[in-house]
Amino acid sequence: MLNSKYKIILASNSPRRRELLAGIDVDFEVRVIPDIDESYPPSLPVDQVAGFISQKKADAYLPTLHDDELVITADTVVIVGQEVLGKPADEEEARTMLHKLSGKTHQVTTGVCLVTRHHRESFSVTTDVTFKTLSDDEIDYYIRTYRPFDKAGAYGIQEWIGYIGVTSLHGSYFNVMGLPVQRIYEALNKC
Ligand SMILES: Cc1cn([C@H]2C[C@H](O)[C@@H](COP(=O)(O)OP(=O)(O)OP(=O)(O)O)O2)c(=O)[nH]c1=O
Repeated sequence: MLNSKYKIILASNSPRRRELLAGIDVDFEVRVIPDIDESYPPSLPVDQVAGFISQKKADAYLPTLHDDELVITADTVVIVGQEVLGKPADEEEARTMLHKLSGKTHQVTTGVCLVTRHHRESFSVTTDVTFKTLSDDEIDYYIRTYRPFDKAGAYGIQEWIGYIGVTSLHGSYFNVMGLPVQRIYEALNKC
């Protein structure tokens, strides 16, 4: 359906991002993303963090890019108040993160970077997600069963905790899962 003059490359190790991009019926190839330093300046506004990291991921690819290639990178963070939550290091941190999200509305921002040798487009998309008050038992059960250490904010909306815990959502659901595919479709159509 989508015909780009570029060979599209998704630079991501995430199987979820692969599935999400496949959902817009575009031909693409997946390349592994090298380990990059995901740190960011402490003074950076919280809503710019995901965009900043997605650009770092894209920068890692630039030197190897051919003229006919377009690379897509992304980064997802959870923002609660003024705090940015990435992936939890262990059970303890996952528990702390889920307690912070319990009974509140938070933001999930995914930064996306589309890069060719001659052009760069980047944008961030934010979704508001509200959780009911989660009990200690629910939090412990979720962490024990689903091991959410590869997920920003220690949860996957597409997993049990999203089913039983999310009371409302404003914006793109797919953005929470890791890729704002509607916006990416629009951007690729213009390339
Ligand atoms: C909040 C939330 C995050 N996530 C995932 C999306 C991202 O894959 C992950 C955040 O980590 P990221 O660092 O954005 O990405 P990644 O390391 O998984 O993949 P990449 O190789 O592209 O850098 O959390 C969900 O799957 N569901 C959710 O509800």
